[in-house]
Amino acid sequence: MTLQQKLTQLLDAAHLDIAASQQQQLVRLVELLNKWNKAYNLTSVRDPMQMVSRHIVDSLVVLPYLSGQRFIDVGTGPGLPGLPLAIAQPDKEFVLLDSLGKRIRFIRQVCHELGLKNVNAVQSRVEDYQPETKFDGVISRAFASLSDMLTWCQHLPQPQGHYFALKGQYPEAEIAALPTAFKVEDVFALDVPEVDAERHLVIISTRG
Ligand SMILES: C[S@@+](CC[C@H](N)C(=O)[O-])C[C@H]1O[C@@H](n2cnc3c(N)ncnc32)[C@H](O)[C@@H]1O
Repeated sequence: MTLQQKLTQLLDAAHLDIAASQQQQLVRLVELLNKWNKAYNLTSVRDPMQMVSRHIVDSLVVLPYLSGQRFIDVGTGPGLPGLPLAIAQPDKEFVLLDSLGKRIRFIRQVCHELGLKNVNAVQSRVEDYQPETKFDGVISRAFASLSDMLTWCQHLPQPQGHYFALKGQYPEAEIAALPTAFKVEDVFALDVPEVDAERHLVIISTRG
């Protein structure tokens, strides 16, 4: 089975409708991740077929829940989930932020090779990053506890904006420990084909 066939199969199973041209870009992203991973150690997932399920489709399953036009993916690492989301939503803007230069260099190379115009890769600690325009959504995957994410990122969303945190097991203790200034809007259990581990999306807003 080719990477393209695998991707199409898993997107169908996840009920995600992604155009053929964008699927080609997602396959190219996997190829680049696999190539750069050998020198840069970007991910512990070494098998490109597993990258399709554990990185690409795992990133895309949040698509139906995202609201807004302008997003930041904090602690994006090698662009996850930000790059798959930006490929799937070329009309939306994404800032992909990480403190590590080699990860940001990889993202810039991917943007160059795929011609992505809606991504800005920023090397910074999130606490130090001062954007000119605030965001509709602050996204993270495998980044920090919910409390730490909210504390470090509270200068980033616009007043009606949301935080979208991709977590593993239902994060009951993290939700219970949230500062009172924040409100959990929704928690969705996500089904990622061929990924056995539990996946949850926690959507949080700031109390007005
Ligand atoms: C476990 S990795 C997750 C990467 C990616 N989101 C994923 O799902 O594969 C966490 C990332 O957060 C970055 N990071 C940790 N603390 C940070 C901070 N304060 N500001 C910016 N990036 C940070 C690290 O450099 C690392 O790339």
